[in-house]
Amino acid sequence: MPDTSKLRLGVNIDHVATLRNARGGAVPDPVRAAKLAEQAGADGITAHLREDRRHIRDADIEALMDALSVPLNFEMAATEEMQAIALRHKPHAVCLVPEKREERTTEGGLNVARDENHLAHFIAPLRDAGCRVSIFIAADRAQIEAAARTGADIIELHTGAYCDAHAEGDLETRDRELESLREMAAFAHGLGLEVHAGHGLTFDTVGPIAAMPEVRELNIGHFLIGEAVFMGLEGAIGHMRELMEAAR
Ligand SMILES: CC(=O)[C@@H](O)[C@H](O)COP(=O)(O)O
Ligand SMILES: NCC(=O)COP(=O)(O)O
Repeated sequence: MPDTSKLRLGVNIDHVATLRNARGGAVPDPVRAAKLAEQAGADGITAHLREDRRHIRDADIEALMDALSVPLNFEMAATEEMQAIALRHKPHAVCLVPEKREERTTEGGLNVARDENHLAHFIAPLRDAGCRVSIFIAADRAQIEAAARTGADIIELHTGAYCDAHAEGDLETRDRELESLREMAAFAHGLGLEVHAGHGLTFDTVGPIAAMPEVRELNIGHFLIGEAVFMGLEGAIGHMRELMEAAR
């Protein structure tokens, strides 16, 4: 049986940086947001250093590594440039995500089945450096089997399609997506992978994902940063935690 005792919340602070970059200055500061999130009960901080640096920048990663008391989950593309940055900072966790320069946000999961050999070689030095390695992945059996073979410790299931269907009121698709997330969480757990989930989660969509016993961590960003405008970051994180715990 999976250990359901604790569901961790990783707060993604990327979109504090989006807001900062809109004016090109230093505020709002994503590191300040990360420290506040820590105080509000975040178990970890997630930051995605995109290749185009559209939100988080190299200096933010450096500052987060210095400032944080909770683990940093460093999201990055599987490129040599990013690997060198990760090996320099040695964050607690590295999450490998697909990236397209022209996309608005991360579309789908990494194609692990296609790039299995490359990823296995890519992951090995990160694990040797002491990082836990995670792969951001669609709820797809073949992709999860390939992820297990690469030596990754964790998969993070992409919840975007489920959340989009909910937002569009397409309940049939939403329920189908939820069912495959449920099945694939159990399947991945059975292969010995730790299971995380995230992308697009909101107060309305978090419950059924938090209720999955195999899921150990949720990473939530865009909605929490947006909601902070109305209820403060501490309020938004506090309420998200309440919903997660209630669903558990
Ligand atoms: C991988 C992931 O889901 C998050 O990093 C999310 O993508 C936030 O960043 P973007 O909005 O730039 O995609
Ligand atoms: N990996 C998912 C993540 O970090 C947060 O995604 P979102 O809540 O900003 O969509």
